[in-house]
Amino acid sequence: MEPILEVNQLKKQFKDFTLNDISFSLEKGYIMGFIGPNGAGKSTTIKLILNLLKKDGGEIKVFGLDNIKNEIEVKNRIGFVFDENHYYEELTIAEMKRVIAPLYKNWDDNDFARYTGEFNLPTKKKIKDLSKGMKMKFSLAVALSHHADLLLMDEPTSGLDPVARNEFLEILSFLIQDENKGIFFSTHITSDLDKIADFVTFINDGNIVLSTAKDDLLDNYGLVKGGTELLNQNLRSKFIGIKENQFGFVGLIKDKQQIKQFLNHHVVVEKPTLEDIMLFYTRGAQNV
Ligand SMILES: Nc1ncnc2c1ncn2[C@@H]1O[C@H](COP(=O)(O)OP(=O)(O)OP(=O)(O)O)[C@@H](O)[C@H]1O
Repeated sequence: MEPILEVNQLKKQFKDFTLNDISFSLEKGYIMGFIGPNGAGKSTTIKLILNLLKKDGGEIKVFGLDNIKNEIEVKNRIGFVFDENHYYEELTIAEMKRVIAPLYKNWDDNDFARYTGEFNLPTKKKIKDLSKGMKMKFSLAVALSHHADLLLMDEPTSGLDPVARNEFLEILSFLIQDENKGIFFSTHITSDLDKIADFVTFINDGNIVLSTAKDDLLDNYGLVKGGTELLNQNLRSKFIGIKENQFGFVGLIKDKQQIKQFLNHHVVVEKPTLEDIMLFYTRGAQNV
């Protein structure tokens, strides 16, 4: 399948932070969640894809096109949704639409009317009077009305209550039924990914820790529980992270079959959640 987004050896250096030659790719028809703790480099990566920041190295291709050499075409086909509001607060939805529409080659007024209807958006209300959930849906309606092939979203669910978040995620799952589109969104809420992501890319401190199919991740990794007397140096070295207390240990391992081979009857191996995986990786060898 053709990648809709390819990031290769991307580098950005700030005074106190380096985005360290990161690489990942997303194919058409899938949703990729971009997850990592605060300050990991998620927004920086998204800004680089949109050419809002100047990269220091590497390559970004969107729809097979270089994101800088083909910036206009690429941006016409990307719909972006940010957690902050980038609209004029004093305008109504309908007025703001009239400002935005001419900026896009493929703008479709009928689609905009359809999406604002489906999302129950009050088109006569000023942007400043919309709830956060409504603002997100408005951003999404704009992205969809110019027939974006790639939706790029920076923490779209962060300020939403559970009901609005669920509704937003359901809209995304519905949209991805169009197999020519791709969705890439950052979040630090792992339950968003549990619900809808096909792929997970995990960034920590400017480095990609993993980028893989969510189901492979959950099937292969294991949360191992056992007595601390088992924890010799050899066993410790196999874990991504270990948490110990007076009752025993819990450790995250990348390949659960490996541990089953030689400790099968002495430990319990459970399926980790994405949150477990993120926590163990973030805290590394320290107690989690
Ligand atoms: N323009 C800038 N100049 C200097 N440092 C910056 C700039 N933008 C971001 N940074 C730094 O880069 C690091 C990564 O920031 P970034 O916003 O990409 O993280 P994030 O993963 O999106 O975090 P969050 O989940 O908190 O939004 C942080 O240490 C931040 O302070």
